[in-house]
Amino acid sequence: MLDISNLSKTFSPHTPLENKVIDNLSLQVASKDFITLLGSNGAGKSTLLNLIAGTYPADEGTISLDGKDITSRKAYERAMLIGRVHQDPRLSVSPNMTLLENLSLADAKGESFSLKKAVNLKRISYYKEQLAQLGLGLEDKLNTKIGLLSGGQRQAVALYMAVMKKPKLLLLDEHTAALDPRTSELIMTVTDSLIRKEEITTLMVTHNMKHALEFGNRLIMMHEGHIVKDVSGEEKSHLTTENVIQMFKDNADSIEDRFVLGL
Ligand SMILES: Nc1ncnc2c1ncn2[C@@H]1O[C@H](COP(=O)(O)OP(=O)(O)OP(=O)(O)O)[C@@H](O)[C@H]1O
Repeated sequence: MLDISNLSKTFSPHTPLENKVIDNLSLQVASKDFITLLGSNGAGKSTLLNLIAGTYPADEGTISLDGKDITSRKAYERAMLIGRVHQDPRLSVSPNMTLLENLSLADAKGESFSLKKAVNLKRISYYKEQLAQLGLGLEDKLNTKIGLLSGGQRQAVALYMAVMKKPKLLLLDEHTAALDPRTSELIMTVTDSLIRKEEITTLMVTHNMKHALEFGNRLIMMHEGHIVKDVSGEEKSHLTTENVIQMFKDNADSIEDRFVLGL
C-alpha cells in the first residue's frame, strides 16, 4: 500500500552542519495498517513523515502509494492522497476562519473554488451529524472561529478534516502532545474510532508509550534514521511498557523523561 524503498535525506549537505537524518530506510505498509512510530529525539520520525507528504524531496529512494510512484510529486498533489494532523493545530486548520469555513475548504479539497462558493450550506446538517459523533459539542460551533475552540476541539476538527475526503494514508505527528492528559486520551479515542470507521492506513508518531502500545496493529522504533524495531500483530498486542523501555535500551542511546511520563 505504502512502499518506501532505500530512502535517504541529508540536511545541510557538504557543510559543517551536514546531518544524515534518514539513512537508506525501507518500509512496507499494508492497507489498513495502523502504525505507531516511536524513537528518541532527532531519530528522524517527523522527517520521514515530511518526506512521505512531500514537504521536501528525498535525496535518494522511492515512495509509492497504492501502486503509484509519488516520489517526485509535489506536496499539494500528494495532499489529495494523504491526510495529515500536526502537533500544532495552526498547521492543520485555519484559526481565523470559522469551523464551517474550515470544513467547507476541506470538503472542496482539490477543486477550484472561492471561499464564498465553497461554503456549502446544504452540507450543514451533514456536518452537524458527523461532528456530533465526535462527542465534543462541535455541532453547535459551526460559526465559531477555530482559534476560539479548545485545544482538544481543534485537534478533533483537524482529524475530521484530514479524513473527510477518505485519504489513502493518514499521517499523525504527535497530534495529542500539546494536550492535557485527559484531552489527549479523548483525542486518541476519537482518532482510533475515525481510523477504524474509515479504514485508513495510518502512521502515528508519538512520545506516549501507552498510546504506542494501546493503539494500532504495528509498532516501529526509529533511531538515527533507521528502523531498529518493527513489531506487529500478536507480538505487538503482548508488548508491555517494560518491553518498550528495553527496546530503547537495546536500540537507542537513551530514553527521555517525556516517554516515561507518557505512561
Ligand atoms: N528542515 C530541516 N532542516 C535542517 N535540519 C532539520 C530539518 N528538519 C529536521 N532537521 C534535523 O533532523 C533531525 C531529525 O529531526 P526530526 O524532527 O525528524 O526528528 P524526530 O525523530 O521527529 O524528533 P523529535 O521526537 O524530537 O520530534 C534533527 O537533528 C533535526 O534538527
